[in-house]
Amino acid sequence: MIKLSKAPKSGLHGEITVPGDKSISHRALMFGAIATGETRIDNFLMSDDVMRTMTVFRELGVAINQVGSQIKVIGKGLDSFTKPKHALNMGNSGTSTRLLMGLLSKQPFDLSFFGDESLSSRPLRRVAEPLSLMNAQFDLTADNFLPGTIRANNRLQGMTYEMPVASAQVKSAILLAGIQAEGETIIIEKVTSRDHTERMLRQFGGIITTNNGVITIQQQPQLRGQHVLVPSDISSAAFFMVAGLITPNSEITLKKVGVNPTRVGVIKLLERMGANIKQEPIFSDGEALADIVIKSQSLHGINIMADDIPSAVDELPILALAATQALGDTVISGAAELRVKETDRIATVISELTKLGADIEEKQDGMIIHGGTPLHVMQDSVLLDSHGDHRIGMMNAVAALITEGNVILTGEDAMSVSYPGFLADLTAIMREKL
Ligand SMILES: O=C(O)C1=C[C@@H](OP(=O)(O)O)[C@@H](O)[C@H](O)C1
Ligand SMILES: C=C(OP(=O)(O)O)C(=O)O
Repeated sequence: MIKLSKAPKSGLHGEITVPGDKSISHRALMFGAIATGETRIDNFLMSDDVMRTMTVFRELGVAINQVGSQIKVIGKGLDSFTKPKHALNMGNSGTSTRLLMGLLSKQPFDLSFFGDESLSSRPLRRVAEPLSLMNAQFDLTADNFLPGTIRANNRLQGMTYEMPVASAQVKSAILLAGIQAEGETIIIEKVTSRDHTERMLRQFGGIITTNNGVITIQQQPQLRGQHVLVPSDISSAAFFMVAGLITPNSEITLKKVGVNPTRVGVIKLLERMGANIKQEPIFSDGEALADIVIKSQSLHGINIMADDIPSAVDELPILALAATQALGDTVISGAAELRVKETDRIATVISELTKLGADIEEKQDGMIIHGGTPLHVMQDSVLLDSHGDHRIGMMNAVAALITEGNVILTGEDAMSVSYPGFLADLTAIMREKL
């Protein structure tokens, strides 16, 4: 439990370099492990979720070392993994689970895997079904949940698959199986989800074409180890963007943030709400990077629709908090995916923010946030619970900055899933300006 006080009247000030991108750190380990030779990864995210992926590869016999601030992976190719001694523990990480179900679907041994309570209630049919069409075999619970086994298999077959749900995890699982499959694998996406897998496959020497939502790959030549610079995670930076916007008298600079076009939904939505967000591009020969400067500003409500969701899916809790401070209503629709994240994020956002007097109506596929509500504590103090969900924990902490009264956070350890050190960074920008 931790007590957080309201931000000082002089606002939030400072420069923050948030940790490395979670999606890219997972993928850098995966490509490093299946390539041959050395992969060096800079600005790697050392968070609980990414450590799950790292531990899986160590259990599979891949050498992964930390040298200074750099991670070195010595890959020997997809055919050189050794049978792990233990069942694979995926912890809380949906990305590890779903991507590895594709990547490890053609190994000569069974692989058992399990997760924590939250992960064991998140749907896997969305990956098990398409991968089974490619001849992958899984034993999962009757409802397609963890725990389960990826069955030994020596043949995958390419296929054409139209994505029924916008999900980079599903797309990536199919791509990571497709690079090992006979024939062509074609994926058709209606709305583009984050494309880090496609970009990294290309960087490691793979061949992939993308054209108007149609992605085509074949069995790949041997991939080669690379140097990967992981950008700072825009999903983590989003908490400071909103903190800076809604806390009066603030100015925050966020350094070297990843601004891949499939991830910048949070910036676009905040701009639609009236925010003026300065982006200063930084040269990079990998993923796009920019410094982002945020000053406090007034916002207005907007309609957020299904097409807006994939590029901002993890940022919707913190955007909901921004919407409580905007003038007018914000309507979020087509966001039913929020119900199958680490928690049901429609339910947990509403349960926590309404404790502070926010006025939010629940919809099956989103919420209606009636804005312009000053947040306050109704009795002596209020307990905000992360429900074990890192993004809800960080949203709670940012809400405390603009709340009159005593706010106590519980379940704050969940933040280390994506952002160890979040509270220290937040506290650093709260120091009174001299
Ligand atoms: O591919 C990825 O790295 C991710 C994809 C998204 O999930 P979905 O694919 O379920 O939308 C996102 O919510 C998750 O945090 C990371
Ligand atoms: C949904 C998330 O991650 P994952 O699916 O990897 O658990 C997230 O980081 O918000």
